[in-house]
Amino acid sequence: MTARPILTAAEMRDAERRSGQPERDMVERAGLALATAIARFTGPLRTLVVAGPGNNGADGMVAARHLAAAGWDVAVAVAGQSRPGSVAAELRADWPGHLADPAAAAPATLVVDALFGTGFARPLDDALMAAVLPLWSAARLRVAADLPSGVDADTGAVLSDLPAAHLTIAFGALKPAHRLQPAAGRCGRVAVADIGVEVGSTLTELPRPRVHPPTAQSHKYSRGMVAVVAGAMPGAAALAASAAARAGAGYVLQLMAGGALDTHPHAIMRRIVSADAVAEQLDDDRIGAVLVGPGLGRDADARRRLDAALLSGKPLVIDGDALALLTPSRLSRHPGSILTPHDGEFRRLFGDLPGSKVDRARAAAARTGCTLLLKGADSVVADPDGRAAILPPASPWLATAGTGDVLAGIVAARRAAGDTPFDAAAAGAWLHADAADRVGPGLIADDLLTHLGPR
Ligand SMILES: NC(=O)C1=CN([C@@H]2O[C@H](COP(=O)(O)OP(=O)(O)OC[C@H]3O[C@@H](n4cnc5c(N)ncnc54)[C@H](OP(=O)(O)O)[C@@H]3O)[C@@H](O)[C@H]2O)[C@H](O)CC1
Ligand SMILES: [K+]
Repeated sequence: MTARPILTAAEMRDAERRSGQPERDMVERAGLALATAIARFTGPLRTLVVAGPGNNGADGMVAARHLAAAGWDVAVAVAGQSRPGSVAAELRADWPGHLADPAAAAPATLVVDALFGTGFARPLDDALMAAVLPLWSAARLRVAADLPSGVDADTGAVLSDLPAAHLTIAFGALKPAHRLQPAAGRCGRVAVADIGVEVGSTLTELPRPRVHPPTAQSHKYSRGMVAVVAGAMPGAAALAASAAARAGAGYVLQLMAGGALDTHPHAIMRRIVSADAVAEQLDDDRIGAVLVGPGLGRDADARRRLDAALLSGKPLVIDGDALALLTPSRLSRHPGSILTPHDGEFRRLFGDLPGSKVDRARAAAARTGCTLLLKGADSVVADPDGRAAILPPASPWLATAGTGDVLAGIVAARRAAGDTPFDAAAAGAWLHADAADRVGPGLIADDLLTHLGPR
């Protein structure tokens, strides 16, 4: 499946400029797409369009015109002065009815938020906030033109806290805020409307990965062998090992520091080995990926196990405790590895980097030469070559112990099967979220294991 591009505000403006279309034509298309989507989503409702001074407001004015022409009861409120001669100013002048001040506008069942889009630059001032907040709160349905007002298009930060939209119609392409939290949580359902602008980007949405079922020629090693280097906490490593097996690895070897060997599932090969013996166990050409971190611990013994994994020369997936024991300069000696930190682990390793979550993941990938899977409700995958992808909103029920271990196991299975680091991390994140959707509310990490098969 092709991945949908995600464009920053500047990239979108560039794409619009390069399209060579008159601004008015694009605004007309956007407004028509907005009105069409609203009509499909809601049916006729008493509607208030709140239009800002720029092109986002212009889109709203066009949508108001179409809805009114279709017989809807539409009122329009306008905020700010449109630049004389601009498309927005023309459309305001052409509106046959009254243009209310938002502070004086009557609440309606449906509010169309066409205040600000990609040009939103700073928090709403107190007077505008006081005027629109009651309108947003009173509406039963809120539809946002391009972006919900108050969110930063590029970082996904919420600068002005208005009630979330139920539906957002993104014009031309997704923007980072449609996928990055907390803004993504303010968008409701997101649909992308074509406005005749060709778009492309090194940043995309994470697409559904291809899952290759085994063929008649497959055998356990050809499907990929994963070695999990475990330590003090065998439970976490067992979850990761089970996930690797369920995600398609033909052979999973769990190297343990202690604990019970005879536990489920029996399909996983478990060996208790001293730290000194790990290197020898990993000296096996059949091993396609080594996962180190889940349940490793952080003591001297853990460090020696980690050293053996790093020196194995095998494709690496580095998670959990292993990330706590490493530094960026040490990681940069193992380029091509996949790192799977959550925000806290990331910050400990790389500090408070500026920019969006995508910018931070890209910077860490460039610094280390590794692929980053920066986890969270809006997981980001970034490659040292600059490519990046954001996972569509995942189940909030994933915020529970052990789910990270499962994710690391899936990624390791995909890497052992021959995926590139970027593809393995992307596929892992997607399949993990998909499994969570299938489990539903109340999931625990173990539940994911039985929902990892392709559908
Ligand atoms: N660019 C195109 O050709 C098309 C864009 N589309 C739509 O347009 C918006 C982007 O339009 P743009 O005019 O660039 O920006 P906005 O309408 O989002 O907002 C800019 C105006 O809003 C003022 N502003 C920004 N933040 C605030 C604030 N907190 N309080 C008050 N006013 C604010 C800003 O004023 P400045 O003083 O900062 O200049 C501008 O006046 C895009 O999202 C699409 O919806 C069309 O869809 C297609 C063509
Ligand atoms: K908007």
